[in-house]
Amino acid sequence: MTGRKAILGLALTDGYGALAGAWRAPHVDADNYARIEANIRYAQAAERGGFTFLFTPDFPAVRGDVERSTISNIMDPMMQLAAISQATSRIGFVATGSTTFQEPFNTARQFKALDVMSHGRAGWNAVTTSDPAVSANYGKPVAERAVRYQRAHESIQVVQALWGSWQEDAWIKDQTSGRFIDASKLRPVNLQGEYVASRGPLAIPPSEQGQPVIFTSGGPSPHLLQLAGRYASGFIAEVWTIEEARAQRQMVRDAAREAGRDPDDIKYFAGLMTTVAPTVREGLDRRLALAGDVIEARLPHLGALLGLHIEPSRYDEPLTPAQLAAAHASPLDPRSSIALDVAREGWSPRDILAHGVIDYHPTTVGPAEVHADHLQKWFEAGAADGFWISPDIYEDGVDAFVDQVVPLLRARGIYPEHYAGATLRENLGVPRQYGPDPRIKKQ
Ligand SMILES: Cc1cc2nc3c(=O)[nH]c(=O)nc-3n(C[C@H](O)[C@H](O)[C@H](O)COP(=O)(O)O)c2cc1C
Repeated sequence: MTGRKAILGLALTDGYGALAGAWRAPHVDADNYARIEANIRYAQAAERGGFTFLFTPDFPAVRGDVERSTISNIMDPMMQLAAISQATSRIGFVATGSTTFQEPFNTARQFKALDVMSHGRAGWNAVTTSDPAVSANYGKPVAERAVRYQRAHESIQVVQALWGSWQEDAWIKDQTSGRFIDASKLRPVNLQGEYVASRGPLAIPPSEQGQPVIFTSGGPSPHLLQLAGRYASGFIAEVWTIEEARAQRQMVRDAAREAGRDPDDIKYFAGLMTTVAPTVREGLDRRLALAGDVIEARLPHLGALLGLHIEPSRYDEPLTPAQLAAAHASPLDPRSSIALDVAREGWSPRDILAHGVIDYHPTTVGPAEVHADHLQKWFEAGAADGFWISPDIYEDGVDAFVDQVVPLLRARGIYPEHYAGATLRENLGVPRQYGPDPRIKKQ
């Protein structure tokens, strides 16, 4: 492991944080969803901590319980990241964009413009969009997977061709001779697929990193693995255990190798939700204070996860020795073994859930060591190249992570002291690319 360093990304969502009730925390401005100033503050804090990128998941729809919870993603990734780019200088921007609902020409144009205006810090999380609410907003049903992935392959190929269609030495801008561009070096791409097409060229010059970095995210379906293997330099995952992550990371690396690429050219990111607090108890209380109905609603499900019936009157008592002896983890749900481990530490059902055992990602709660231990263990086990962090409450959660956890990671030698370079590619440790990757055969 000598020399290998973990890469960190920060999920940027609704301006509040990963806890459903973060927006109600007394120290949080409830206006933050619509206040770019808040996200700029969090981005600057993450940059202070050497984070390589901000990741904006995106489900452009009103979904879930917005009556009591929040919209849960950023108003508009490209617009907000463009603003954040002007208030930061090193951190990168991985914005989600749909291969299903966006025309590749728009995607190519917006992402490359962000890349140029941020001096080489943009990335595209290319997703195929399977959410019915999002599809409805574009006036279409969710297409079947094979169709979505065919369009995704075509879209990425068109986007990459457009990115490379302005040749790197095309821009002469010689004020004396009066030649602005060598027009012969702006080449049409003339691509016609089954679902998308574009003539090109794109009227945007190269950025300091050539072109944006492609990411993708999701569960490892064969379709997604093939897409990731061919085009992605980053893979954003949802995984619960080290074993699961190691296996998935291996699949992603194998997919890159099969596509003719170097497996080290694709970085695998596991998720982590964090509550940094002086003690575990204080962290659990912080979470419980804002959990609203979420924990109450999940308590019956916890019994199912542990194979137990838990009386509601005992939600605040540790499990009895008889219950602990009878409890067992389901092989079908990796979260159940995590719940069992926490139960064995002697926590009550309510506190077990406050540990985040039924959340979307593993959760760490407590002092800096708890978080650093988790990250180190996963990293050194080869379960990830890096992590995307979702703090419970951005307002103080990003600073707490940066000021308390990052120094520990550095002291343990698993996190860089400084940014390796000025571009997203340099900080990810992935090679420069301009236009399509010549190693990949067209489909
Ligand atoms: C960690 C993670 C993040 C994701 N982020 C997004 C997102 O921001 N927007 C989106 O539309 N889908 C997102 N997805 C969904 C996937 O891209 C994909 O659509 C979903 O896993 C369904 O897979 P399929 O299309 O292969 O059936 C995400 C999935 C995971 C696991």
